[in-house]
Amino acid sequence: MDGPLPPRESAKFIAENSRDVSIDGGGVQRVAELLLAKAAGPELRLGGWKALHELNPKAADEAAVNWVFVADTLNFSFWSEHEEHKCLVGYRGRTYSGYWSLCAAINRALDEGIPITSASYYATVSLDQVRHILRSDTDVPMPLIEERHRILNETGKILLEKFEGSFLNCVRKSEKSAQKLMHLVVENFPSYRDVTEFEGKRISFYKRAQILVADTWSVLEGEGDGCFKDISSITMFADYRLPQVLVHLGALKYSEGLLEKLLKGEMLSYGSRQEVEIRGCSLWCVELIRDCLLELIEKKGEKTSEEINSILLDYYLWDYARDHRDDMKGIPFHRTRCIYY
Ligand SMILES: Nc1nc2c(c(CN[C@H]3C=C[C@H](O)[C@@H]3O)cn2[C@@H]2O[C@H](COP(=O)(O)O)[C@@H](O)[C@H]2O)c(=O)[nH]1
Repeated sequence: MDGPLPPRESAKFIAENSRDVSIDGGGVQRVAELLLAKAAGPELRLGGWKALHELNPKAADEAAVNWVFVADTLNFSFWSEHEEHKCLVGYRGRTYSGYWSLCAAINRALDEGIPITSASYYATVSLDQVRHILRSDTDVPMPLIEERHRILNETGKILLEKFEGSFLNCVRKSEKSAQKLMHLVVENFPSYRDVTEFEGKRISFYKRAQILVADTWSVLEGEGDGCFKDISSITMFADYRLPQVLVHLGALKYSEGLLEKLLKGEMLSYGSRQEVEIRGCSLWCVELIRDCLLELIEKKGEKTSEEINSILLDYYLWDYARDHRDDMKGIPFHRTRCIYY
C-alpha cells in the first residue's frame, strides 16, 4: 500500500479543500513583512536554538543528540484544562511551563544522576520513576504521564535493538538527508507516526519526526552528521501553538462556528475534520509566508545570515507565541489530547 501524502503535499490538499479554516493573503504578506525586519537578526538563524534557550544543550556531541531524541519523543500535549492551573517545573531558580517544563524536568533528572537520556535506562524505567522524573511543583501533573511512560519503554527498546542505543547511529544511517532521517524515524518508532485521513486520502504531518530532524540539525549546528543537504524540505511543525499565533497575526482565519467551539474550550479529536483543517492550513500558511518572505528579501536585496527556511520561521513564530501569551489571550488554541503534538 502506498504511504500517506508527505506533509507539504498533505497541507496543500487540505488548504484547497478546507471549509472552516482559511488562509488570509493580506495576513500572509503582513507576517512576511514582520519577519523581514528580523531576517538579519539573531532569532532567524540556526544559532538561536542554543543562544536563546538556556535549557537546550550547548554541546554538539552524542549526549546532546540523545537529549534531543528523548525530549522530542515526549514533546506533546502540554496544555492544561485551566490556564491558571497547570504543571510547572522549577529548575535553577526559574519556573517553566508547557514544553519547557519537560526540558527542565529532563535537566533536573540529569542533575540528580538519573540517566533519563540513556536508552538502557528509559527502555525499562517504571511508571513511578517517570512520575518522579516529570513531577510538577503544582498539584497538576504533566498530562498523559502513562502514555509518556509507555512511549519511553517502547522507544528505548527499539533504539537498543536497532541503533545500538544511540540516536546518533540513526542520524548517521540517514546519510545527511533530512527526508531519509524523517522516514527512518517514522518507520522505526511507532509513536512518531502522525498520520490520518482527509477527504478519503491518507495524509501525514509527522510533527514530532520533523521537529526531531530540525532539533538534531540545530543541536549539531548544521555541521558534520547534522549537515543535512535537504534541511529546507522540512516544513513547520503542526502543533497547537502555531495555529493560535497565525490567527493572532491575521494570516489564518477560523469560521464563526469553529471559533465559537474553540472559545467554549470544546475538544477536537485527533484526525477530526476541523482538527486536520487547522493543522493543514497552518502548515500551508507558513509555506506561503516563507515564499513571500524570500521574495521580499530578494526584492530588497536584504542580507541574511543564512538561508531562511520553514524551520527557522516556525521556531521564531513559536517563540513569538510564547512571548506574546497575554496579547493572544482572546485567541483560543485548539484542544486535542494526543501523543503526536
Ligand atoms: N511548531 C512548534 N511546536 C513546538 C515547538 C516546541 C519547542 N521546540 C523548540 C522551541 C525552542 C527550541 O528551539 C525547540 O527546538 C514545542 N512545540 C509544541 O508546542 C506545544 C507546546 O507549547 P506550550 O504549551 O506553549 O509549551 C506542543 O504541541 C509542543 O509539541 C516548536 O519549536 N515549534
